[in-house]
Amino acid sequence: MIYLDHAATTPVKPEVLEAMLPYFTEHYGNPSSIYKVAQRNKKAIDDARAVVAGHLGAQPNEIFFTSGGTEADNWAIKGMAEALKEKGNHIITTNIEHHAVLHPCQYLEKNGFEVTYLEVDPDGLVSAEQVEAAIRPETILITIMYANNEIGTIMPIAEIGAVAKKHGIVFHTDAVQAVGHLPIDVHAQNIDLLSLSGHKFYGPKGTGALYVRRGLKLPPLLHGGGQERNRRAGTENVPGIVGLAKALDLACQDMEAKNAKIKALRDYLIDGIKARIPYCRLNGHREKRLPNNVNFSFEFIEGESLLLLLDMEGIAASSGSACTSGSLDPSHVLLALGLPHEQAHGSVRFTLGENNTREEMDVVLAKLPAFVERLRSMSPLYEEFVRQNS
Ligand SMILES: Cc1ncc(COP(=O)(O)O)c(C=O)c1O
Ligand code: FES
Repeated sequence: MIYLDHAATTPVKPEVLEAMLPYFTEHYGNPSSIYKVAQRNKKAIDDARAVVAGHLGAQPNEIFFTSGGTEADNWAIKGMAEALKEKGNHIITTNIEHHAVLHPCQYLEKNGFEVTYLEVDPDGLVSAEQVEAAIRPETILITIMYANNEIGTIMPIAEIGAVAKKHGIVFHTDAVQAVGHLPIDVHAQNIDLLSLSGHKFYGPKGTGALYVRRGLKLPPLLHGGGQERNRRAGTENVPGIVGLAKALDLACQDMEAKNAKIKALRDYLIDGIKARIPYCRLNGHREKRLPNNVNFSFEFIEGESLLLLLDMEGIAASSGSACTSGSLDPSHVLLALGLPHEQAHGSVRFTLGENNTREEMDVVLAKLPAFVERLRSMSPLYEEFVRQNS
């Protein structure tokens, strides 16, 4: 199999699994218990907290472990709305956020809040000026993703953070696609809250964390026991937390060199597709882009059909459109770029990982043009287009 869907999830690295295993078996004690064997697990969690904090430029007591990116996003957004509802009811976000941000915002709209969904430009960017222009006296929260999961566009986070700081507004970023892949410094970038997810950087699924700047009063999302200093109830997922920290540590080692390698493969694939396949469009910003993201719209075809053909050859990729996600609309992200419905439907995303090779890119480049050609030959739209242009 050629796995090109690392934005969906990544395999757990062997070293990560190895670090986790003892916490399923020998070290099974509940970290809240007072005997020694359990206290060892409390220490493992605190060590993991320090590791995660270190890689974000945060303090350990600013890190709270969660069940993943979705919980971290929900907690940050609903929690700040609850905490600041006396102060105001307006939230600023973008129209290309992950549903883990959009749906909490829509939920809040049903409960008396107002949300501005900033429109991105054709590359998927919002500017700090756009954010500033949307600020109202009653704005309490800005939540803007660090990097987009479908098209890979990286937002100007430090500039947006500076605007938020200037106006004294809390700034949350969904950094699920960025942590472990891009260098992050929450202080330099004026980030107040940041969501991350373990399974996007070779850690276990169902693990994540929320960074909460010290002094910020964020009420709990989950009520119950006193874990995570009374902020996130529930017996800690000790193996998961240990695995997340180990994975982040590994991901941040030689990040620049690994990114240079992945970027070279990415650009090889992008240039190769452009050279071989007519009527295609690269979605997302050409430079301000995650090192591993390739997203193309191929006119006159359905992304899903292409995915099926690729799958038959053992190539795993994904599309932003909807058949895969069970709804009928194409990707809200691609539509937000201004793509017509047909082009949004004809999109395929390849997201590379540390173990992909140039040979694998060559396999994709060898198969893809014929697949696109085959699907186009069955398309009445393409037939019509060719007739009109010949
Ligand atoms: C940008 C973004 N936010 C949030 C999430 C949700 O993270 P998790 O799968 O850990 O709940 C994802 C993962 O699909 C994502 O890509
Ligand atoms: S037919 Fe596939 S998303 Fe519409």
